[in-house]
Amino acid sequence: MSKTAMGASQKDFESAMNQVKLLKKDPGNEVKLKLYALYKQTTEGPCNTPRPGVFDLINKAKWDAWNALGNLPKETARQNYVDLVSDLSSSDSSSQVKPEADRKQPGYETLVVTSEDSITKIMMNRPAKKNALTVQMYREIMLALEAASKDDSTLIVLTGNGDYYSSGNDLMNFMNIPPGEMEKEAKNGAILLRDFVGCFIDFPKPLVAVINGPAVGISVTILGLFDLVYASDRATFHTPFTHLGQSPEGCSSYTFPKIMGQAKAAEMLMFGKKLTAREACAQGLVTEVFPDSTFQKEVWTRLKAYSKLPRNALHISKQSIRNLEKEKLHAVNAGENSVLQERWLSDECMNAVVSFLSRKAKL
Ligand SMILES: CCCCC/C=C/CC(=O)SCCNC(=O)CCNC(=O)[C@H](O)C(C)(C)COP(=O)(O)OP(=O)(O)OC[C@H]1O[C@@H](n2cnc3c(N)ncnc32)[C@H](O)[C@@H]1OP(=O)(O)O
Repeated sequence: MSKTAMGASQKDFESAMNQVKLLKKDPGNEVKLKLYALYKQTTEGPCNTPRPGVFDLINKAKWDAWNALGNLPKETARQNYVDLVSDLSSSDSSSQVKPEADRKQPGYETLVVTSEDSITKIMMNRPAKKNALTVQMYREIMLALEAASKDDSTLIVLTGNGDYYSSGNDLMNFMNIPPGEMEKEAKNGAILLRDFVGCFIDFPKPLVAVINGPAVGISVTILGLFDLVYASDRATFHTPFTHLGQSPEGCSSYTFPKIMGQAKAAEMLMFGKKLTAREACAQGLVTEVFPDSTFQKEVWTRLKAYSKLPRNALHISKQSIRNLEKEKLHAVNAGENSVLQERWLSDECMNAVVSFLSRKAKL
């Protein structure tokens, strides 16, 4: 339906042509072709020139767009041109760069979620607790991923605020459970973990981990489900499950041996060997390591360039790679969680948690 009730005048058309030149955001080739076609239809009427040759790709695309308008009346083409420019101008002004505080998406208490340059950044935000993952945080990350899967972003980044990426599961999640409720809570924990890891398995867009500092436990194990892992040279990677009386999760019992080979995976997952960023990179868990002093600058420059790649092609490639393994990964996730559910009820696990919380020992 026309937005200019009286029909667009020649003056409206001319002012729309000027407005196009002022757009700050490139509207993309598809829209530019549409504008071209409507302009030609308005000023010259239906396309009646010969189709350019096969190798004249640009002029052929323009001709096709114009020709597709058939016998659309000049007045309607003019109206459509004015309406299209008006839509572009309003989305252009709403996409002007805003300060981070204004871009922050509301509704999250444990995260800061922002979108800019076609990148949605999910930042874990409990720096005083080394970004340990509470039940609320698991749920908010799932909500943020769900929203990001539907927004117009090309890439999604998970990172941490402060000196840590994340210290893994918040060990307080295991505390204050009345004795009779232990089994029920372990079952609920396993369901939450299954859903949390399931979100990463099913996520349809490229996922990038920006590892700003040390990473522990589940924040490490799910890295096998990311597409890119960039780490500061200050980061370390530690999965101390055995020390905690627990067992691997995040599909790491499958992804780690596949990524780094059986021997290296066993050293990490069974014996709790802590890797430096460079070691993790040599073993294939990390894509690239950057000096901490230039980490943010270098990583974000790289990601901004990647975010300009053709969005649909990128998403289709991600999905093609993941679809080959989705079923297997969900089965691994279910298996790991049922083992963990039992582990959480064990004395070994309880003693390790109490020991940490009473500060008798730190890992
Ligand atoms: C729904 C259930 C799903 C379960 C999924 C299972 C996942 C498995 C895992 O993730 S296992 C990994 C669990 N994580 C840990 O074992 C790490 C424990 N933390 C530490 O060892 C240390 O805190 C440290 C090495 C991360 C950092 O040591 P540092 O001395 O530098 O700092 P502090 O210890 O003083 O930490 C600052 C405050 O943060 C609290 N904290 C840090 N990590 C955790 C954590 N994982 N859980 C709970 N609390 C944590 C710490 O207690 C300090 O708090 P305080 O200032 O109030 O004392």
